[in-house]
Amino acid sequence: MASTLFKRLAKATTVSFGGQTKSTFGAIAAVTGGISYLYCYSSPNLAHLDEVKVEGSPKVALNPDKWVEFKLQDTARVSHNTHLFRFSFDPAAKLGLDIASCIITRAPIGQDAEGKTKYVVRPYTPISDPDSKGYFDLLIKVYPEGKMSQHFATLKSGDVVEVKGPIEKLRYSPNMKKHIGMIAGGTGHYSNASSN
Ligand SMILES: Cc1cc2nc3c(=O)[nH]c(=O)nc-3n(C[C@H](O)[C@H](O)[C@H](O)COP(=O)(O)OP(=O)(O)OC[C@H]3O[C@@H](n4cnc5c(N)ncnc54)[C@H](O)[C@@H]3O)c2cc1C
Repeated sequence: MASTLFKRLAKATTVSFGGQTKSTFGAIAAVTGGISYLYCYSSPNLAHLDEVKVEGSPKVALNPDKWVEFKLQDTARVSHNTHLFRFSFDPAAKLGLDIASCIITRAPIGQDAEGKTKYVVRPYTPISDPDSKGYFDLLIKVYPEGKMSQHFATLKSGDVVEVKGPIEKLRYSPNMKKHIGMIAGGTGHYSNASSN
């Protein structure tokens, strides 16, 4: 059940996802540089998926103000250091991520001097179609000593990741510009791919 975007961007690399063979774009796997490192501390404002609110239509899973837990449904190895992660949520809801936006994820990495949970926070750009219902896909390069990507690498089906968003970078509306030129490098490949 690959998303439209997943199919559209499909290239040579064949991966096994959910027991079925699927294609994905391994070329986008090269992700480096220009990355802001964000850390924050434990927060009570954690939302759970069964609390997804319907505020008008369509129903969305993301909440820009609260950390929402998303369950890992499946993973697929795309290259020696890049993995595809599919997270699931209410099948009647969309993720709620617009074109040219990203999400932030967080994972606990111990405690600070006051005993509060310390988190590593990193942004990611889902590669699934924004209109997909019930799931989103992340393509993540795993760094040998990468705090968050190593955390992703240890996840198993059924584990949860806390996500907040969308983090809007540009509010795009159809035909807002006559011509659009895109130049991408490093992490920019993800945003570029999802905007195509
Ligand atoms: C808008 C945006 C969207 C993004 N989307 C994606 C995406 O879709 N997919 C994706 O894969 N990435 C994406 N990124 C990059 C992502 O946010 C992270 O920066 C990336 O996953 C690395 O984070 P990390 O915590 O694993 O690595 P970090 O812990 O931040 O480490 C970064 C680098 O430093 C090295 N390093 C860390 N600690 C040490 C040490 N003690 N000694 C030597 N070297 C060390 C690591 O090996 C790695 O090479 C995006 C970034 C942005 C800004």
